[in-house]
Amino acid sequence: MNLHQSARTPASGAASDAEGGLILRDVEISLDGRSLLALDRRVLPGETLTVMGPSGSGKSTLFAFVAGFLDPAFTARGKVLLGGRDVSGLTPQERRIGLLFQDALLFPHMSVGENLLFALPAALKGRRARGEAAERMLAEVGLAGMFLRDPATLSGGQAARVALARTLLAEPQALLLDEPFSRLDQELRETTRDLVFARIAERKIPAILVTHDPADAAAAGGDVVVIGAAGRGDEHARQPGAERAETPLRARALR
Ligand SMILES: Nc1ncnc2c1ncn2[C@@H]1O[C@H](COP(=O)(O)OP(=O)(O)OP(=O)(O)O)[C@@H](O)[C@H]1O
Repeated sequence: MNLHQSARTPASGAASDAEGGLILRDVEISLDGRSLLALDRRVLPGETLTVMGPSGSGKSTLFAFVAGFLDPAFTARGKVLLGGRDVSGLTPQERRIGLLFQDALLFPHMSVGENLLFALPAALKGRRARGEAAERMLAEVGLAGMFLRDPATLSGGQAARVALARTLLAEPQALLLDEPFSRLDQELRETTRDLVFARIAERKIPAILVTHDPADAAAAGGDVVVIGAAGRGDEHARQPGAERAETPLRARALR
């Protein structure tokens, strides 16, 4: 785990945009004329960037910006690039970014399998092919044979796995993980997060994790940025001219 106090520390790798991943380029989000957060990072395919910060520092706001549903109360500048493409002007649906939350948010009136079928891309045709894809994904998250289960009968860890399966079935271009393990007890937490990060690496999905738990950040294995901290990072980002001063470094990292 590499802990960077500055949210402006460039991401790893001197790759070109075309090499993909998730790029937050020169992002700055303000509220009531004050800078809330500034971030300039690349997350490579299969990597997870961890974002930490106190309550109110803007973690949910950052996710809303990346996913494309930022509240108009905020002003934002900067770009979101996915797989080499600028998606800043696209709707949340067009961006195809998956989200995982604390709560699994499964539809209670559907079976586990129906919850998964609902998420499958419409392009996959045929009842049988869709059913098989859902079954395969259930096996991949360690829940083989649970297609017909009522979500109400699942343990917290099982529900979290179904939520992961549902998110992966939609073939997301990136994943945003908002404290997805925080409701799980210690043992389940460890196995569930290992499973999540293994699938992310295997499928080469760039991901951002928001967590308060340093153990989650360590398990994610990627860089860590701290936003809204009283230390150098946020203060540095707010200084006039700080962005210009960082441009050559950033240019090296992102181009
Ligand atoms: N729709 C909104 N309109 C105005 N201000 C908002 C809105 N949503 C959030 N805020 C404010 O923006 C700031 C950042 O909020 P945000 O929810 O992103 O923080 P957070 O880091 O996710 O907090 P937590 O860890 O408590 O979830 C806070 O000061 C919050 O009060």
